[in-house]
Amino acid sequence: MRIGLGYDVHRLVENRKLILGGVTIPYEKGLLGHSDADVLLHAVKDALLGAAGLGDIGKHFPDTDERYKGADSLRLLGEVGKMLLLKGYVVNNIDATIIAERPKMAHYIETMKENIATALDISVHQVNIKATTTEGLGFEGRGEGIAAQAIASIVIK
Ligand SMILES: Nc1ccn([C@@H]2O[C@H](COP(=O)(O)O)[C@@H](O)[C@H]2O)c(=O)n1
Ligand SMILES: C[C@@]1(CO)OP(=O)(O)OP(=O)(O)OC[C@H]1O
Repeated sequence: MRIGLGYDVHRLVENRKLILGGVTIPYEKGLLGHSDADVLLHAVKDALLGAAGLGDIGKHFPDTDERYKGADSLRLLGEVGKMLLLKGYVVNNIDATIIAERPKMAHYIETMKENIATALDISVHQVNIKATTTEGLGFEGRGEGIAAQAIASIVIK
């Protein structure tokens, strides 16, 4: 079994959609990025790429490449899943944490899990997503941005 870690942060700004785990969440601000800025999926992809020894998302989907402007992070997650399969790996499990003061994520967690499982062609039982605040502390606590952490384990097919 191999294990990988992922971590990402995006800034919250006005006039952007808030997309997390492929779910568009009603909120007064959204995350800024070259892609759709889905910070949760970025952390998940980095965890998977890390576990497989395949580098990180910036290596495979550079933010200088126009092809990834506004890119759908769920589609890119599917591509990462295919990269792992090509190397002979299958996903064992994924666990992730969204770090955000607001909005409340609880209502959207199940759909996020389903989206990730579908993109990777795995069972929803292999995916766990959590959310936490930082009790008002730091950039997440001030609502300046959202962070996500992920860990993934993979096994040889
Ligand atoms: N953006 C968030 C943050 C937290 N939750 C849920 O609330 C629980 C308590 O959060 P604390 O930071 O006070 O520990 C947490 O376990 C989550 O279930 C949430 O839905 N959205
Ligand atoms: C997937 C990419 C593609 O531009 O998304 P960004 O929105 O630029 O997000 P970031 O986490 O800064 O870097 C990863 C990029 O490769």
